[in-house]
Amino acid sequence: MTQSITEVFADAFKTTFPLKSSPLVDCITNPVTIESMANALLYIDAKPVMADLPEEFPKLFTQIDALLLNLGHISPERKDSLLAAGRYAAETHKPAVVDLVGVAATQLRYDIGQQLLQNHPNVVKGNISEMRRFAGLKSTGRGVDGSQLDQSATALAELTKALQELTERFPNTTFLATGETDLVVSAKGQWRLENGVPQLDRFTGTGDIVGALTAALLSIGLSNDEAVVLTVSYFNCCAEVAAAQNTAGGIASFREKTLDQLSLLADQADWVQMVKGEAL
Ligand SMILES: Nc1ncnc2c1ncn2[C@@H]1O[C@H](COP(=O)(O)OP(=O)(O)OP(=O)(O)O)[C@@H](O)[C@H]1O
Ligand SMILES: Cc1ncsc1CCO
Ligand SMILES: [Mg+2]
Repeated sequence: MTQSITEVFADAFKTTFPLKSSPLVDCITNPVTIESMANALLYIDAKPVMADLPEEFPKLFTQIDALLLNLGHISPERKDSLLAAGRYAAETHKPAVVDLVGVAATQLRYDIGQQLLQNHPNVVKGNISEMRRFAGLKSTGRGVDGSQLDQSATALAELTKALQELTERFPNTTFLATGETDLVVSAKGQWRLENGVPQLDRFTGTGDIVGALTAALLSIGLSNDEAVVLTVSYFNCCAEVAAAQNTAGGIASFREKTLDQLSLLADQADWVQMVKGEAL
């Protein structure tokens, strides 16, 4: 008998949302979705700061509660900034999330991702295609998007095994691969999450937001696995409510309704009933 995700993480599901404190998250991220990310943090009652100049880190890191490193738009300056912040987070014991945006597309991003992994961040995430590439498997991802071909049952089983092998070398890191099914793999176990709607693949920044919200949850006492499972489940349930409401609207309306739910769904205690997922 497999255990449902809400049974495995029962305490976290009961107590996390709405947040009781306002964790401050520094996001070093891409200019495409930076505004959506900052607002998404505010909608769940966290606080964003988008600061990426290494000279600021000594003072900044005394204030922040967590760090998000997103590889979405690399420039020479941002590359230095991501690498410096990753090291700084390890030195100052700040929880950190690495989002491997575009890792399936170029060797340069793959190399930066691997360098950031050496700091043993709490969470390394990407879409299914990015995570396949990162785990050394064949990937059909293009640009920053995941590919349907990488979502088959066989491909997911192969990815689970490859990520499990990575946790042997990186036992303090939880790996998240997002898509129609989301895979969570850590040294403690493997889980599959099944919420969400296909429209989530049709506006940009959904994965970026999941990364930032995960960083916020890491800093309020949740374990790596709890933070990942709670964030993906909550975000995807918000999208399910938005899709049900958006009978006549287009994707822009769906986007707005999804973001709106970030500040609303937490007050409905029964959102947890919507959660689908299980231990593997
Ligand atoms: N077809 C789908 N069905 C259900 N949920 C989905 C689907 N596609 C994506 N999601 C959900 O949307 C969120 C983002 O996942 P996705 O894999 O699209 O990230 P991404 O490619 O990194 O996004 P972006 O690059 O736009 O930030 C996750 O919570 C995931 O579960
Ligand atoms: C479209 C796009 N290009 C670089 S980052 C980004 C946003 C999704 O991560
Ligand atoms: Mg992404």
